[in-house]
Amino acid sequence: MNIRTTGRTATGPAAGPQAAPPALHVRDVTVRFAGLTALDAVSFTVAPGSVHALIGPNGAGKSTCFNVLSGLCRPAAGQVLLGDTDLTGLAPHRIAALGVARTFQNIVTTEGTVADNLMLGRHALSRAGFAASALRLPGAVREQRAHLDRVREIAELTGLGAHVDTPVALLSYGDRKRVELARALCLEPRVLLLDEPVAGMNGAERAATADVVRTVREQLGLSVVLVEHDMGLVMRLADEVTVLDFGRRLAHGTPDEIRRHPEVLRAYLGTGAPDETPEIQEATPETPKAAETAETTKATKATEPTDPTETTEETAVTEPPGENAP
Ligand SMILES: Nc1ncnc2c1ncn2[C@@H]1O[C@H](COP(=O)(O)OP(=O)(O)OP(=O)(O)O)[C@@H](O)[C@H]1O
Repeated sequence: MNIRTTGRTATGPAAGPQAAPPALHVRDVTVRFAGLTALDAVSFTVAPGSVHALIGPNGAGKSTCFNVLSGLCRPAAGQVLLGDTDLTGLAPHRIAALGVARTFQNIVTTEGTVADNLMLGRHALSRAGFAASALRLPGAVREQRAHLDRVREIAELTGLGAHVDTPVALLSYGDRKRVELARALCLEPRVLLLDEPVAGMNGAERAATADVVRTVREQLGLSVVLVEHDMGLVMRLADEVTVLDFGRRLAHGTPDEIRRHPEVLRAYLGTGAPDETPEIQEATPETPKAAETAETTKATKATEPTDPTETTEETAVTEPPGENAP
């Protein structure tokens, strides 16, 4: 599927290729809630066009970090930079306008059709004012049509092409979660923050969403920051992984480095001294990756009671379905 990439603009749908996204720098970010330090001088850099996963046991600080990146939480110290642009402490709408869009863990979409929902994501890019739109002036009508065209492209890209005119309430759980992702893409972000994009999905929905993430990264050239408890999916999708534990950066590296990292294994498995660290077997096509299994086991242990055999991208269910899940 080849979709034209579109330059983001504050004034309407734009033509032309999108430049490579700037790097996203998180520098020494600290967040405190009363006596609790939820993030303690955390630093990492999301390389342009990469998928960067943020993982860690429950309470490690992942959501807090996302809230800082998207402007929902102001850090006590530290900086967030998109290229040279300082995003620290800006309001969420300003951060979105500068090219950082996010999805949320829980589905918030229930009203209207898929197209209606995706058009919500286009409003920030609209040039026509309310009066021009209400009076259906020619410029406003043209702009509306261009936005709808782009909405259809993004729906195709995210596997929702056949459902553009379908009420969201009639979609499957997986499709509804993908509407959230598509709506975030409608902002034409340069960095997409995905908060547990496959939580509550079945195996087929997880695999489909993983494909969508790969596709949008490749075709739109954006960077993706991913918080996800499904370690199989993280290890398959991510170029780099940052591990948080008790608000601190515990480790950083490629998926291969992380799945062998003794500190990470200790944090996830709760083993003690270094010599207790479990041996990690090389994965073969026939056997699940040992570290993935181990890590998913810990994610499962740290989240909800689930079947410990459900540990792969195709089968893992480490989070219960959200309220809107079927
Ligand atoms: N608004 C808040 N007020 C007080 N404490 C908070 C608040 N938000 C988060 N915390 C605390 O900060 C710490 C980090 O929480 P956070 O939600 O960021 O972790 P997480 O890694 O996202 O966990 P999970 O995987 O369960 O979503 C936790 O101890 C949590 O209880």
